[in-house]
Amino acid sequence: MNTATYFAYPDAAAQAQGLAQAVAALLRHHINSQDYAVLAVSGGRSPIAVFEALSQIELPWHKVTITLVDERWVPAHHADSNGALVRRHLLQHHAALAQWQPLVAENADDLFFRQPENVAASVAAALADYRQPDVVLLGMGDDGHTASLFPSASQLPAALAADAPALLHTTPVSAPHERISLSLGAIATAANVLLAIGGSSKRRVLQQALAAHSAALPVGLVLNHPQVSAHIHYHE
Ligand SMILES: O=C(O)[C@H](O)[C@@H](O)[C@H](O)[C@H](O)COP(=O)(O)O
Repeated sequence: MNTATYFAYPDAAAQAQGLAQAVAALLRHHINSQDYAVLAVSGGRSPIAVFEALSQIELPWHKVTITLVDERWVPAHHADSNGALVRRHLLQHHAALAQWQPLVAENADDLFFRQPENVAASVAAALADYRQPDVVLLGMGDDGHTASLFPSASQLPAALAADAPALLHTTPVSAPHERISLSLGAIATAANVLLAIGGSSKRRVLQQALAAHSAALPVGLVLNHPQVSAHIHYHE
């Protein structure tokens, strides 16, 4: 059963401010209770304003580890690298003191990414460094994917399985690049799951996904997961 709480904003700028304050409050809560906090963020286009707002909030950032919900399997300097997005927009200002944990080694050269069999080595290395996130900030695609849990990806059943590893390789059908993604179970284990979406077409997809309970719209499986009480931050 879906137990999400909804937060509505008039526009993307208000959503960014609201989300940044919400994430900061959760990080503070985890730092107060366990002396550290692990934040996993999504890539894509929509989180940029949130990252910039969050980076300017005062927190004991040195007690925060920032990692990714998912990463495109590309070199660190690639325009589509989620890590590059985080470095540019989030690991700035106050948040520059956070510890950054990429999912793909930043010193791997372009040649490494030309050999598809190396994706397994990247996943193994990311798993070796894995820390369970306390706060997960998700986005959603128009096809109902979240993280890199893409409908029709051949690895999707494995990523949804109860015994899935925390991180695994996925191959989107509807988007470029091989990916490394948190599994459904790893997302559901986080104490806090936040989803940011904007616009009426994404809202329709979200409603369908919540009703569908189907791997055709994976975001619905996250939001309907019995361990998840998501906070959905929506702007018009
Ligand atoms: O790396 C990725 O592609 C993501 O983490 C992905 O799950 C993203 O959150 C959605 O595709 C929404 O992306 P937009 O914010 O660009 O709409």
